[in-house]
Amino acid sequence: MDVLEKINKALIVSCQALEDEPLHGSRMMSKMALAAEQGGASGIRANTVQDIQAIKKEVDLPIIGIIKKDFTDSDVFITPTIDEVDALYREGVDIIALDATSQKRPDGKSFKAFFSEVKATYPDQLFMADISTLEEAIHAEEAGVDIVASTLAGYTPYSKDTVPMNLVTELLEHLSIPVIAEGNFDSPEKVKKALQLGAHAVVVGSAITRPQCITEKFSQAVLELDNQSTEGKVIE
Ligand SMILES: CC(=O)N[C@H](C=O)[C@@H](O)[C@H](O)[C@H](O)COP(=O)(O)O
Repeated sequence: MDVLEKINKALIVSCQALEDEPLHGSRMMSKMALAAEQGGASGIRANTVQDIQAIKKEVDLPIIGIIKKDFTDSDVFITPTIDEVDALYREGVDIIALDATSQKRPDGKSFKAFFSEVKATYPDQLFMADISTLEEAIHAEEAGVDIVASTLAGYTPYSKDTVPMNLVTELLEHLSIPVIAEGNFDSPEKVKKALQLGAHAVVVGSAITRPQCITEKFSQAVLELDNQSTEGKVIE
């Protein structure tokens, strides 16, 4: 079975914790991946070669690999240059995801020019374009990517108000390559809906693997209750 078949109509769990997050560390991410596998995930999305190596020791699932890197002169941060693509290729990940937004890239190239170099260097590798708008998705498909994902909807200055589910609906209408729903698909209902719409797979991250975000939802509910009772009180 090829990789696209393995993740067809499936849940992929993103196991990522940056340096400033409480669960940062490859061992922790590998255990998150193991928990995801035990819970029924069909794939893992992971950041950095170290995390990917640790995850591969724990699970036997297709991996979407990324390397996040910040540049002072560019907001493109997911697998931004060919150096990160090369590191992921050498690691042998099933799919390499990269930023395909129209924001200024660190190398100053357009996504089309960047990707044409990438594709020529690694012709057999599967590539997934993380985009924030329909236009970027269409350009990515034209550039020759294999998969498009709604990962960056809401994260570029010009997509702030985009609802990821609505973007996925649009992508499915206009593209002929597989569309992966990713970015704020934070409930089982949203996952089901995206798959029913026709998404090839859904990537869920924070709602499963970032306990600080999960806790925040619960503590927010407690705060709302506190506010309601304060509002109801008669202050003498
Ligand atoms: C914007 C950005 O940096 N997204 C990252 C992309 O790799 C991850 O931090 C997200 O967790 C992932 O996309 C899954 O999304 P969510 O965590 O909303 O389920």
